Amino acid sequence: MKDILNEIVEYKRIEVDRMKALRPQRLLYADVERILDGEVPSLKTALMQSDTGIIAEFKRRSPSKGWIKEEGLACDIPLEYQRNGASAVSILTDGKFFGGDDSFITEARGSGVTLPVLYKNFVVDEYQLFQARLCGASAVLLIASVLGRKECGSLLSVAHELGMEVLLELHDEHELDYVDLMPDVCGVNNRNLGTFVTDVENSFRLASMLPSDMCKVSESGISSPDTILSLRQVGFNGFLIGECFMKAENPGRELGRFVHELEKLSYKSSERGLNIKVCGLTDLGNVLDVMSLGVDMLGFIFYKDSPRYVSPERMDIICMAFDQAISSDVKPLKIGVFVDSAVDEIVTAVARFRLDGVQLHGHEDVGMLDSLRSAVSSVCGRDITIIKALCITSRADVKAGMDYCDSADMLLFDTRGKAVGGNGIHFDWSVLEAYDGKLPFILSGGIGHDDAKDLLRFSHPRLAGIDLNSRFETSPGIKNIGMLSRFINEMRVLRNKQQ
Ligand SMILES: O=C(O)c1ccccc1NCC(=O)[C@H](O)[C@H](O)COP(=O)(O)O
Repeated sequence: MKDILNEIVEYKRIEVDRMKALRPQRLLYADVERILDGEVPSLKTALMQSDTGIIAEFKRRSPSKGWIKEEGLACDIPLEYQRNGASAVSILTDGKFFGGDDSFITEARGSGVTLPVLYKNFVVDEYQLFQARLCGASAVLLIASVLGRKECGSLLSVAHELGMEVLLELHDEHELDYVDLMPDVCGVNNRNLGTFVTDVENSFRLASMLPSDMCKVSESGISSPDTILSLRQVGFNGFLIGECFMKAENPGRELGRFVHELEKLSYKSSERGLNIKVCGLTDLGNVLDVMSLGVDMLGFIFYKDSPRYVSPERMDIICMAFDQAISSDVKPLKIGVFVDSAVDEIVTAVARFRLDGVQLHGHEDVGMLDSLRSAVSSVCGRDITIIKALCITSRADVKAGMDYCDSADMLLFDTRGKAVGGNGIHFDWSVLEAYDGKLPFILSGGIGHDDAKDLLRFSHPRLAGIDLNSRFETSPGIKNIGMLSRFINEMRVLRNKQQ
């Protein structure tokens, strides 16, 4: 079989010569010079700072798969990627083999894409770097196996002079000396470009051979959030995913679903440490202050009999400020708390307040949870995190949590008290030994500022987080920021000592 990469590169050189004949390099450069003052967003910064690290790719066809989405529009899909949680976008611009064009980047920018855009092509000549800069790319791909080391170094310098970053793609250990050229980002391609066979093991194999402080991207063949969690553990910051999204009917929506799964898994694996949920918020300023503490979940109570009830009008105001205030490194999930509410009512709230999850604090059964999940999916076109709260006095109450294993994403164990929730008293945490279900749980019920040491002594394989409410309040629904901040810091200090 003829090596497809060689065929592409041979053709690419001819194509570039043809383009140079049509538009000489000096004329192209004159156009580039006019825009050089404008900056493009950094791919490296986006990957190092973002939550997902996903570089979602716009790829209409490939030599191995043929057309994947011939009708896919560059003014539509990249923007949908941006809206659904991508950290950056990669756009295939090669025409003959991948059905792309430079104009796709221009169109994506025109549609409102402000994320970093990677110019994905087979760059063999600096002429292509000028083209990349002209159409609005932030970074270009350089593939070690098709460039001599010196040639690669000089293309890298030109890219930098043009204000673009370089993602240097490696495939095996023989190319490791290219890393000394100091690319901004180093990619490990899991796809053998000669045969097109993908194997993510390639990233795991090369991870430890790359400098630990290098921004690293695993490219191709990633199709599950589990793989991302494992790749993160060996030091990868970015994950380039194309086919898995492009083959879906709606690539943006598929990315949204993938990101949601990834967030849920991150909680399950406690990758972020012990997650903190602050529940019963009602006031806009107070919400913003709590967010600044870097907590993981914010709970809003939609149960009218609670002293922490938040009205829809108040919630609209909170949501508006929440969306504007949000920066990628502080992104708590918005959780709505409901007590025996009708499915329709909950779905309306999920859509109106763009809730990431719901906590069901009444007598909701498995059937109700299933109907809720499918109603949210058909109305909002996405999944939500469902937390089933259970009131605990005995081991038997804990065992009841097993019933929800296939319907909920998480459990919350709260104290059974006079009120439905927010009683401010502990239950005996030792009864949780009886819980051997697969769902992660949040420990709740009367947790206060003096509980830090006990909490860190308490361990359970499924403990994913803690819930803070009435014992951190100045009045019902208003949290004491100083008290919360001291407690969260104490937990972090104690935890670091423990590790
Ligand atoms: O807090 C409430 O007023 C409340 C009312 C009705 C249903 C749930 C409610 N709270 C939800 C929670 O998850 C609380 O944080 C949980 O009950 C623990 O509260 P606390 O005992 O005050 O720590």
